[in-house]
Amino acid sequence: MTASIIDGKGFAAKVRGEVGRHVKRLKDEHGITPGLAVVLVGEDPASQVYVRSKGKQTVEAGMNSYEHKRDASISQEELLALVEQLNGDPAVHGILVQLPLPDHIDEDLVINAIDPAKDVDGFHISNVGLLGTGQESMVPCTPLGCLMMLRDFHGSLSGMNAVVVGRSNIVGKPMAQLLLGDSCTVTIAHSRTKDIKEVTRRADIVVAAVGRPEMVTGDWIKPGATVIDVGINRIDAPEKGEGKTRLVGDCHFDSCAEVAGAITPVPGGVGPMTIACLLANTLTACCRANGIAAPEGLTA
Ligand SMILES: NC(=O)C1=CN([C@@H]2O[C@H](COP(=O)(O)OP(=O)(O)OC[C@H]3O[C@@H](n4cnc5c(N)ncnc54)[C@H](OP(=O)(O)O)[C@@H]3O)[C@@H](O)[C@H]2O)C=CC1
Ligand SMILES: Nc1nc(=O)c2c([nH]1)NC[C@@H]1CN(c3ccc(C(=O)N[C@@H](CCC(=O)O)C(=O)O)cc3)C=[N+]21
Repeated sequence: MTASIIDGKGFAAKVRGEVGRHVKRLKDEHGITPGLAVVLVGEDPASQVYVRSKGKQTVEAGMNSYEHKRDASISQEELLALVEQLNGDPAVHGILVQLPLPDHIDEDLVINAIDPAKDVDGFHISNVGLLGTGQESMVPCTPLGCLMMLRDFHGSLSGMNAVVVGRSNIVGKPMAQLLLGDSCTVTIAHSRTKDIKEVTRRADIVVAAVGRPEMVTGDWIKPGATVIDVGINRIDAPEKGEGKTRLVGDCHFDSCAEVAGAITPVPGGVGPMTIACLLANTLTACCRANGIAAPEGLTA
């Protein structure tokens, strides 16, 4: 079998187009422009690339983008003060603090200082609790993007066996909640899982969010299953020349694609959907803040 390729890049462009149309309507009918503030602490080059592409796509969708770059030596108090300032700024509807933060800063403290209504990452404990109890919340962008692609490909996910590999707060756990919400039978696997291959081989849907380049190989996959590869790993690519690198996922693409029914590529899969969902969440937050019905289909 050769898998269908799920085109996250193309899907993300459609989502961004839809967000853009709603943003225009907000401006024309209500005189409101959604605003997204991104806080980047330190000089991590990969993070800077994400922040740049987020900023560019935010503006292309017709929203305001506010970038706050701070030195890695910023104190926790200064960072909390910046979050407070953004919480109080009526032009800012969404706040994203890029993770990870430097070691001297308590990440949980900073995330939980964000106004939950502006928490477009969906990482605040209030949003985590709301999602876990099936109430309206801000839904984390990466798992939301994965869910949108799965729903688009399968229609209903009801009754499917889903295995999420990885249990982080930002990807694995919220992904499992969303799949449960769509009535999948969900298993979460992690570094202590025994016979992990036997576990994933029972899955109709495998979501890999591990951070280990090409760990999941074709022999982990049931024939015909759908594979969602969240991993973003930069590895050396001497075949492209000295010092060159390339991006790979947590799944070994070629061997998985031989067995799977469908698979997301890296790049061009989950990554672009994450940014599209960030814009969708900013639009949703802006609508809710202004008592306007948020567009359907752009959230879980
Ligand atoms: N496309 C996108 O938009 C995004 C991509 N990412 C990418 O997704 C990947 C995961 O990110 P994130 O969730 O933040 O990572 P974390 O490092 O926070 O979590 C990784 C998880 O994988 C598990 N794990 C590690 N090694 C193994 C193993 N050998 N077997 C089974 N499970 C293992 C860990 O288990 P344990 O808990 O037991 O340690 C942990 O639960 C990364 O490649 C990251 O770059 C992340 C965010 C967004
Ligand atoms: N508070 C917070 N929220 C996040 O959502 C968050 C974060 N911190 N820290 C870092 C991770 C990582 N992440 C990515 C988003 C998009 C791509 C993406 O668009 N990738 C492109 C390729 C980009 C390239 O070529 O470098 C793709 O996969 O096609 C990747 C990774 C969001 N994260």
